[in-house]
Amino acid sequence: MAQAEEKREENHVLLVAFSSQGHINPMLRLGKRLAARGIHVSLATTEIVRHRMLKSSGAGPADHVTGIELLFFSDGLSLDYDWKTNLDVYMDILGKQGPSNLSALIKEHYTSPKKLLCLVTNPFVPWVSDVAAEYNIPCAMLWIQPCALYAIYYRCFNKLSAFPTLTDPDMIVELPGLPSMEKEDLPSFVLPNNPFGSFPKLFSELFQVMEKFKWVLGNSFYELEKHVIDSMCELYPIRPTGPLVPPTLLGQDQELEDASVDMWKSDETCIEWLTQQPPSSVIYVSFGSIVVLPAKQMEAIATALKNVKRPFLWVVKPPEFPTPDGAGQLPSWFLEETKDQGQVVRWSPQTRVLSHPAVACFITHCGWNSMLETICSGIPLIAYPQWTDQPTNAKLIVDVFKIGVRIKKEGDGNISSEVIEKCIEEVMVGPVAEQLRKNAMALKAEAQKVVAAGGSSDENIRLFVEEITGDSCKKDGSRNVGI
Ligand SMILES: O=c1ccn([C@@H]2O[C@H](COP(=O)(O)OP(=O)(O)O)[C@@H](O)[C@H]2O)c(=O)[nH]1
Ligand SMILES: O=C(O[C@@H]1O[C@H](CO)[C@@H](O)[C@H](O)[C@H]1O)c1ccc(O)c(O)c1
Repeated sequence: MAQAEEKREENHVLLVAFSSQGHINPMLRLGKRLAARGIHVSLATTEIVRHRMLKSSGAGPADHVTGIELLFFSDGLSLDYDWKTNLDVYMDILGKQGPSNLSALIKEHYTSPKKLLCLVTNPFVPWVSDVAAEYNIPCAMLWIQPCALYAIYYRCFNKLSAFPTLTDPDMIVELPGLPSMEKEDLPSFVLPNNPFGSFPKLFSELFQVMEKFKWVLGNSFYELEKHVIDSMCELYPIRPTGPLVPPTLLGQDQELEDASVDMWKSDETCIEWLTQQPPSSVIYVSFGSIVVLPAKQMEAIATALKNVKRPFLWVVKPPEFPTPDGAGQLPSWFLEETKDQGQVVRWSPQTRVLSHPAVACFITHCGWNSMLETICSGIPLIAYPQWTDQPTNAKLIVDVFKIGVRIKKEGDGNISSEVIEKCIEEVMVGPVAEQLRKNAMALKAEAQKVVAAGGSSDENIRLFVEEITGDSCKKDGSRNVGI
């Protein structure tokens, strides 16, 4: 047997991730923390990731990320398939083709699949637990959104609490461990008017068979979400092991190497530009890798940035599937009229940007990775959530973590530049800004503590490793540090 194969047999965990950067990177970082405790780790995802990584780096085949082996399987569709327009079809085909393709990959790469300690999956590919069962391997899930979302979906899809319906769309939702939530605060997938049917179906199936997952790990930390984490103890516990962000943001760069993939090439010139700006002066704006804002909303943000006359760095990622209505594009006047005020890039080295001393605040769509990176950088946020977990993440920012403000939409669903300008001023100057910054710095310090030796997340990883390697006498998945 070749040496690489021998290694795969011994103390090996296979992570399986959905193809989005925001899903793969927390998995890889969990992988690094497992590897630091002597586990051999590989990550399997779909072919589109290999393709995007190659495009972004222009380099040869991507088969390893700092010691973690990458393996790829087909989602059953061609690489140029427009998944964004056909999201439901995409999720359906992935759910049908993924299991047999992943199973074949496991057979091909592991001479004795049964010897794998565990498969770790994430919520968009829940069928991985069936592949694990086929080989009689235990399965864990890494929940990659806040624990609050885990609790909301669990209660919603097991019908344990009342949620809005077509006849009562405006009801207030009351759940243990969380503040009262209006429909604007709920994840879009639990609302009766949600247009993406595949996600409620996927989550409904997933949350009714949670026993397929022997462990649920979370990309969060106990001290950040203790009430809602405690509230799940009696139902199906979640063990927070995060924040799974680059070690540089946690003061751990000396002891831990980062593992992450870049699907888009970042424009490093913005770091040079940031260095020329005064401390805590720059407004950073980004809506992540998927959201494409309608032209009207791009116009409102552009107008607000120009009017506040403060330096800005705006990530405007060209839409993967452009539309003729100007969605996701800058208004034609913007670059010329703001050329001495700010920078626009197609993709930024975001974690370096957020931790740069020149950055004062972040206007964000509230993707959970962006939020954790901001928490670990200790700066306040301006929330402009769009879909999925983002509305709830915005609620957490404002009412639970108290590190930001939210841009409120008008009655017609649009935003006005005046409201954005007000939010910017609120987080930049005055007593509210001061309090938000203090709270943000306190959470940053807390985040560093939980991942350090003996911190709550570090301990949860230690317990998990003990349990998958059989070094523990108690294997019921219920132990959770902080509870
Ligand atoms: O210009 C950018 C914008 C985003 N990101 C990274 O992309 C991820 C976005 O994940 P998130 O969950 O915030 O949102 P998504 O893109 O999945 O909606 C985060 O890790 C960001 O640091 C980046 O590197 N450069
Ligand atoms: O990546 C997708 O969604 C993003 O995932 C983050 C972690 O779960 C989340 O916090 C963020 O708000 C989301 O935008 C994603 C969603 C749907 C889909 O079809 C994808 O291909 C990716």
